[in-house]
Amino acid sequence: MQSGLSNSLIAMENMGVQRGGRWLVRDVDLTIGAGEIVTLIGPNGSGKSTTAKTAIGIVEASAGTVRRAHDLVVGYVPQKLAVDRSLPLTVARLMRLTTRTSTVAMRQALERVGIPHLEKAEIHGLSGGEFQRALLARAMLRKPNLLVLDEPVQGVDFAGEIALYELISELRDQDGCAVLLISHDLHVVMAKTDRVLCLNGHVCCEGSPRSVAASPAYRQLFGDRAADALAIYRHKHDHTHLPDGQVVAANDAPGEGGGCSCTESDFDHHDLHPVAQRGAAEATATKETDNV
Ligand SMILES: Nc1ncnc2c1ncn2[C@@H]1O[C@H](COP(=O)(O)OP(=O)(O)OP(=O)(O)O)[C@@H](O)[C@H]1O
Repeated sequence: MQSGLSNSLIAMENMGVQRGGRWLVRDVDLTIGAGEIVTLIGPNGSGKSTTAKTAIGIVEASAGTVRRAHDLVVGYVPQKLAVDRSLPLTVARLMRLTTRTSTVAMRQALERVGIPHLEKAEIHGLSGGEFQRALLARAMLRKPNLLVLDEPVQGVDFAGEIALYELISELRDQDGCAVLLISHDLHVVMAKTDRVLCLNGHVCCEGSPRSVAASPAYRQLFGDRAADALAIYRHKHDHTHLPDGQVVAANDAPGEGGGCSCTESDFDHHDLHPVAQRGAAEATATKETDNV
């Protein structure tokens, strides 16, 4: 580990990225400790991806320092994959596009993310949630000690989003890897997020999800009207899905046609927690190519 890193995997100080005479992000301090879950939030174009890519060395900092642990192994799921989903490509092939891996390891990874049955499926037929799971499995093949997930719930519905966050938490708990998560849409924050950094070209505020959501800087950035509640997800499972599709209540025999029953009480609502605005102007400038 490099000096000054202490127990951190990444330590950035006063980090800035300038392109074409414009600062994309500036004065960012960010450390990621082993096993920690850190979430970057902010509106579109606020510099979240740039910050994450600079942290792992895909983008070079123009200012400040970026230190990485010598034993850092990154599993990266970029926001945009340089893979055309309309091309004929199976999940198994996707898993091995850039990583050499045995069939056994590949199958284990698919099993871990809950899609072992999709090994031979074409990626263009996958649902948004299944595709994200395949990408997660692929990232885990590297046995990372830092998982970097740029918008991992894109194209996923609300229930799928919760399931994915649970899966990410499980993977972290099992493997002890740190997670750097990027989100522009903060209607559900992973309950296990240790720290949130709110970016808007610089770090507006930082802390626990609760303290960030309550901070004036966050409120100013996302606006009072953005939302009236941010839900920190705390799911209580009251049922189980069996492989044959049946749903059973916890401690109960198989029942008829039950469904997920997330209710308002599953969420911890806070009246000072605005939500990132959907539909903010999309960033249009060209982005650095993601190495996957
Ligand atoms: N290589 C580049 N050259 C010039 N500008 C860039 C480059 N990469 C990103 N930008 C610009 O930098 C700003 C921050 O982009 P970035 O992708 O980091 O934001 P983001 O917060 O991740 O956005 P989004 O939520 O839309 O993904 C945007 O205005 C973007 O257009």
